This record gives sequence, structure tokens and C-alpha cells, in this order.
Amino acid sequence: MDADPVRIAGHELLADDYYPLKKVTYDQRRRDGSWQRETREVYDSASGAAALLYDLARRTVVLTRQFRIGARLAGHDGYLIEVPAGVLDGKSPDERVRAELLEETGYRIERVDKVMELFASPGSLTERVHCFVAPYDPAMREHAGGGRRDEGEDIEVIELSFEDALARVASGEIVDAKTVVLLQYLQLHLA
Ligand SMILES: Nc1nc2c(ncn2[C@@H]2O[C@H](COP(=O)(O)OP(=O)(O)O[C@H]3O[C@H](CO)[C@@H](O)[C@H](O)[C@@H]3O)[C@@H](O)[C@H]2O)c(=O)[nH]1
Ligand SMILES: [Mg+2]
Repeated sequence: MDADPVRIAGHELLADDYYPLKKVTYDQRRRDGSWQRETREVYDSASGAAALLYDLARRTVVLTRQFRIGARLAGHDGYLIEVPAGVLDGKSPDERVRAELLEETGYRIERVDKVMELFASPGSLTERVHCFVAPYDPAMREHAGGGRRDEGEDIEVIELSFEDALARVASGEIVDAKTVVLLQYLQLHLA
């Protein structure tokens, strides 16, 4: 018997504008030994890196607020509070996350600690998010942040107390998955 219960039979390219959207056909052996063929649409989105900045002395975190079209189409107003994050663009996760922290928040951070990797939405996206936590203090801020205007980014930087950030998770105001996970990591392991 094949060790791998899944065989990719092929894929059709449905769109290839920013990232490829594929219709993938695969055969899967069920647990009873029979085989079935399925097709699924998969968006080959880039993988990324995200980091939660935290200050243990002041008990604060740095988050961003920006417009997200996917959330808007799902019925949210689209302005999501998130940890700073970005796509890898061929860089290593820790190199990329430092660059995103500087672009989006204005903080120049040397030490970033990897805590986990998450699949953003594994049924339909290939995206893997490399998640970090990073200590910061106000002296590390070089500029106001805000992201890349030439790419259409308009990112508000917000500093919240641990308590306020966690209260916004509990109330449902913070709904971005990687952000909820990293704030709960902070609560469990650091705060
Ligand atoms: N024109 C165009 N530009 C795009 C498109 N998709 C992304 N971009 C550009 O690519 C930039 C990506 O910004 P990043 O900061 O690198 O990524 P992000 O949008 O914050 O986050 C992505 O990665 C996160 C971590 O993996 C994800 O959580 C998030 O959903 C998203 O995929 C955006 O500013 C935007 O200009 C597109 O379809 N068209
Ligand atoms: Mg970003």
C-alpha cells in the first residue's frame, strides 16, 4: 500500500494575475482503503511573517489598523486591528519581519523570537504565516511608520495596554487570526 494517501493528479490554472489561482485535482485514499477523486480551488498566496511587539515594563503592545478587502466583502467594515505582517518576497522570515516592523510601525527591532507557524486558511490558501514575538521600547522608534504609500498602504499604528488588547479580543473587536493567537501567546507565556 502507498505510504502517501494523497496523489495530486494535476491542476488547471484559473487565473494568474497577482498570485495564481488553481483548480487542483487529487486522489485520496479514504480510511476504509477506497480511493476518491476530488477537485478544489486553491489560491497560491505568498507566505508571510508577523510579529507582536511587546514591552514588559510598560505592559504595552504595538498593533496596526488597516483596511482589508476580504473582511469587507465578508460583512466587516474592513478596518482590522492586526500585528504587523507582510509577505516574504523571497526573504527569510526573520529578515522580512524586521523589515515589515520598520515599514509599518517605525520601530527598528533587532531581536525577534519565533514562536510558531500557522496556516492562514488551509482549505483554500497555500499561505503559511511565520509568527514572532519581539520586545520593544519607545527608544527603538525611528519614524511614524504607516507602510508603503507607493503600494497603497495607509497603516495606523496603535499602542495598547496588554489589558486593553486582550479585552478587544474578548469583545470580538480584534478578529484577525494571527493577531488573536499572538496576543493569547503573550497572555499565556510572557505577560
Ligand atoms: N496591485 C496589487 N497589489 C497587491 C495585491 N495583493 C497584495 N498586493 C500588494 O502587496 C502588499 C502586501 O503588503 P504586505 O505588508 O507585504 O502584506 P500584508 O498585506 O500585510 O499581509 C499579507 O501577509 C500576511 C501574512 O502572511 C497575511 O496575513 C495577509 O492576509 C496578507 O496575505 C500590499 O501593500 C499591496 O500593495 C494585489 O492583488 N494587487
Ligand atoms: Mg502588511
